[in-house]
Formats: sequence, structure tokens, C-alpha cells
Amino acid sequence: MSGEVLRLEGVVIRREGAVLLDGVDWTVSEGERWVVIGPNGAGKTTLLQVAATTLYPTEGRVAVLGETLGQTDVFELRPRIGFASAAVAEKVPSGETVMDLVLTASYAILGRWQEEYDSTDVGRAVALLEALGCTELVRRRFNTLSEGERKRVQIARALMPDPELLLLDEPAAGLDLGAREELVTRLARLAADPAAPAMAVVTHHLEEVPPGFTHALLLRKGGVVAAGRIEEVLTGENLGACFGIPLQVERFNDRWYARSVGR
Ligand SMILES: Nc1ncnc2c1ncn2[C@@H]1O[C@H](COP(=O)(O)OP(=O)(O)OP(=O)(O)O)[C@@H](O)[C@H]1O
Repeated sequence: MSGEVLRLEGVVIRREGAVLLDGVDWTVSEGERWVVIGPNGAGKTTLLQVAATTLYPTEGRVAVLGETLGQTDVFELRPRIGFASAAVAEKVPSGETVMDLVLTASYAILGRWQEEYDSTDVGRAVALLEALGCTELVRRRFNTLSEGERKRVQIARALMPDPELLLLDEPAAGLDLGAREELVTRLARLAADPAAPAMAVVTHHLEEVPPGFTHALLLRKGGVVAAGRIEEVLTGENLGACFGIPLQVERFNDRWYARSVGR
């Protein structure tokens, strides 16, 4: 695998005549922490679904954790990937408890059935929920949680299988300022942990880029505007091209900010 966790080559996704991804090349290596940024409809969620092996490309090649999509059993591959997204949250069965939602990640399934979990699994789930500030929520039903609580539980679930690749789609969406800052701090802590997996986090806002993230990919209309080291990619010029407006970008105390200029 030579340290490579994810490789997309010329990936095209077409649906109902629309081109969702248009020849995307992207390589993620061990230890890298990526943010994926782009306007609404740019293809960010689609890109993460491809990386999570829940969407197959129309054209191109995708290799995840050394396995090529189309030539591997994705049901064996998926438990090695931690994936949190609104699309996953929507499918959680209505009576599912927080504990069961986290436990079932070991099998990359939603909805507890008759699988067996030993005390090690339960201990790991409890420890992850505690680390994400969710100890009080263990017995609650997932669909009764607030948006911020759901986001934290989903990250615990994504980490449960000790994944080699962690994918978070808009983990800060819908959070208030305090909850967002708490999440950014937790993600920064995770990014700083050398034992943490390679990760890619989708966000709309530069303020949500956690300190310590190393790489950025900018998407627009299904195509890559820029990808690489974060300080080289998050420039006013690149972000302006990505969002189609003149932007000024600033970095202060390892946090990023953007605002429009000349209007
Ligand atoms: N089945 C489909 N058929 C046609 N178009 C689709 C289909 N699914 C998604 N799209 C379109 O593909 C584009 C990319 O969608 P995607 O959800 O990946 O964007 P995104 O960058 O995550 O957007 P947002 O920031 O708004 O969440 C959108 O324009 C969406 O309307």
C-alpha cells in the first residue's frame, strides 16, 4: 500500500444525465488530515461516498486501503472505514439507542439484530462516547438527541471499528457556536494523535478547519480546483476560483478565516 490510504484516478460519476464528479484525481496517505471544501452542489458528499465505497464510479479507478473497487468485497472493506454523514444518520432505525448505534459500527451495519458483542466491544464504545462527551447519552435513543449530540455520537460510531480511514461529512453543520468550537477542538486533538487514522472532513466554512489539518481539496462543479498542502491550497486566489467570488483569506493562531473583498 506504500502508505497510500485512498487513490482516485479520473473518477467520473454521472446520475440522470448530470455529471456529479468530473475526472477527479485524489490521493490520501497515512497520517494526512484533509479538509474538502466547495460550494453547495460541488460534489463533496458524492466524493466522500465514493471514498466510503457506498458509491461506485461511472468511470475511473478507486483504490481504498489498497483494495480496488469492483475487484474487492466492499462488505469486508467497509468496517475498516469510519464514515459519518447525514445520509447515514437518516437511515438510523427510530428505536436505536446510542450504544447500539456505536456498537453496530463494528460490522458497518445500521440497526442491531442478533450480532454478538463482547465486553471489549462494549468497553470501547463506552470509552469513545466518553471521549466525545456523550457519557450521559449512552442509553438514549439516537433520534431524540439534539443536532450537536448527534454529531458527536456519529463521530464515536465512525471511530468504533478503529478505522484506517475516517470520513466525516459536514460534522459541524447545524451546530451552534459553542458546539462548533468544541467539535473543532476535538477534531484538532484527533488530528494531533499519531495513532489516529488518515482523515477527510467536508466543511463549508474555513472557521471549521481544525488546527493541525495538513491538506485541503477544493471542489467546484465536480472538478478539483486545487489539492495539496493546506497552506498552499487555502489561498484567496484558489478559494475565490472555487466559490466564484473575490475572497481574502487569513490564518490566525492556526485557524482559517475568509471574507469577500471588492464588493
Ligand atoms: N441522483 C442524482 N441525480 C442527479 N443529480 C444528482 C443526484 N444526486 C446528486 N445530484 C447532484 O449532484 C450535485 C453534487 O451533490 P453533492 O451532494 O455531492 O454536493 P455537495 O458539494 O455535497 O453539496 P452541499 O454542500 O449542498 O451539501 C448536486 O448538484 C446534486 O443536486
